[in-house]
Amino acid sequence: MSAPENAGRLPVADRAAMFGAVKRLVVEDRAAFAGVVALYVLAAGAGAALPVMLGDVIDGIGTGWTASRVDLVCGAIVACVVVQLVLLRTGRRLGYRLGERAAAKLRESFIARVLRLPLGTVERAGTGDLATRTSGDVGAVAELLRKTGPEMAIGVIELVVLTVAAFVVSPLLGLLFLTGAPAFIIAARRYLRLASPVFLAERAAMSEIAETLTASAAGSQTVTAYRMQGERGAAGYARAESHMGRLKGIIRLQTWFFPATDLTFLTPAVVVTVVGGVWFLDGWVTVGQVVAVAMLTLRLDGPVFRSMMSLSEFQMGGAAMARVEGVHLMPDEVRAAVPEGAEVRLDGVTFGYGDGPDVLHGLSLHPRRGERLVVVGPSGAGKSTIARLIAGIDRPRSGSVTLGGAPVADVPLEVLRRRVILVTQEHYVFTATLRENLNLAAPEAGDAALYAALATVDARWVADLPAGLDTMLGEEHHGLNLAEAQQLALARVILADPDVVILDEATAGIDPGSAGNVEALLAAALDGRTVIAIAHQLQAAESADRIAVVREGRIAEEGAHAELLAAGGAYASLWWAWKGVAA
Ligand SMILES: Nc1ncnc2c1ncn2[C@@H]1O[C@H](COP(=O)(O)OP(=O)(O)OP(=O)(O)O)[C@@H](O)[C@H]1O
Repeated sequence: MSAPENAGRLPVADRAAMFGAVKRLVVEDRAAFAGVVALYVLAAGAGAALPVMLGDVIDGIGTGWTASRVDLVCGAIVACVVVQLVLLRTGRRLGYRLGERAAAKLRESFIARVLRLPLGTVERAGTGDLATRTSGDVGAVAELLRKTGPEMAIGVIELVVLTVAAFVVSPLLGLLFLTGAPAFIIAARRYLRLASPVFLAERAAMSEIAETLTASAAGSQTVTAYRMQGERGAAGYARAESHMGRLKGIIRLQTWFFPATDLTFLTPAVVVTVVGGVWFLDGWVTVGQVVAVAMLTLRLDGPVFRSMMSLSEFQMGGAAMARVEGVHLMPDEVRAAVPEGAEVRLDGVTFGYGDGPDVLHGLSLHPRRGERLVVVGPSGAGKSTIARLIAGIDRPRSGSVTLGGAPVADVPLEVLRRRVILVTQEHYVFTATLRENLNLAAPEAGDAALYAALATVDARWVADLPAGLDTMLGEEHHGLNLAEAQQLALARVILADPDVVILDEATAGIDPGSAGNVEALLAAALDGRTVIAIAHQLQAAESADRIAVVREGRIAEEGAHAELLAAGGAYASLWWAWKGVAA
């Protein structure tokens, strides 16, 4: 594994790791792999047999073959052409399937690994990097395995079989056959060096076009409102021009380069004909052998061209695969702590993001089992940071955050995700039915339980769905607005039935009138659970069992609403300020 350059960055697999991954894929599907390679070899063999048999016919006629024998061999030549076509077609089809299967396995293990990564790790690595790996790189690897890889394999196998055939016909002429090899190697290396940056630039220009168009489309109302159509159009046009420039670069490169690769097979063709002719006159080789090997050299153009065309894509696919495989090199966090009970405690917690300054300073908070604790405080005070620490996303710099006596950041994710749930304002609605979206939290829950959970969060819109729980949700189907998506997320919490629920502005998208109702219903449904609610809207605080006021990373005050109001401290000023705003 290559050492990560920046701590926290997702690693990139090196050659050994890539080789290991490919080997694993091959071994898992070894019968199909062997079958496909055998088909490619047989197809290449049938192709090479044609010139070899033609050489035999020429020599045979000289040595007195009968007409029927010549006819027989000519018939075999025609049969070889047909057999080669059939074998190659079948091989390509099976190779495509094999590649697709391998790509699917790679994709699945990639997704499984990514889902096991703790959120903090993903954030440190950069979600952009992960997004690129998940979309672009996984797609490029699939293309590599299903198309580029098999095409390269066909090309390389043909080159080897043609070379072997030349040596079988005549070892001496076989040596002349190899005179094209240096030109091929030089050409391939040079093409790789020049082509990759040109292709990469073309891809980058293509994604710039996509970005510009998507941004213009997504912000179409703003574009129209500010009369920016001309500007956005010009931006799109400039991107398209830049892309066209890149495409021209590719065409220029190939126009110069591909004719030059003709040397790869023209050189041995000329050498075999001329030198082979002299050797024939000297009696070292027969005319049939010279014709056969000269024809074999001419057959090189197909595989040379094919491998050359696939080379840069092959290289880029390899780079993508190194990034996809890289996630498996991420060391698994050892999380083996076992919580005993469900009590949450923060004791003397100091925490800061990355290398940044502390944002929590020796903070202690002890939510009681089954209590509804509301955390309030000015923006930037550290409320969401407390939520992240309790959810085990981040680890304190000093002090401890524990669940049932075990440090939460050491509790295995599968245990922690069942027992502590953090609901934020970001809700993801999966493209799936409403039932599937809910069953994510409780696979066993039946329709009655699902409807009850939806009723608890006051999701009345469910009654209007065209197919009830079977309605497909998602952008292309039945889209949910922010409030509905939040209610769906809260219904999932009820179904998941955790010990501790942290609501970080979880009802912020629901209109203030209904939010209070949803919170009351939710509080009733979560009775007996520890609920830690982070709130901007102080109305949620009024009914809380206890309120903790956070200020500059410390607990400034704790107590019940009436008690804190009477004290006239930080909470009282927040409350009256909020009342003033809300009034
Ligand atoms: N990912 C991050 N990287 C660096 N600093 C961060 C990050 N998230 C929060 N901070 C900083 O940590 C401090 C506490 O932020 P936090 O989000 O916990 O406050 P908050 O009380 O929840 O604020 P708000 O009510 O605005 O959400 C702030 O100074 C903030 O700038």
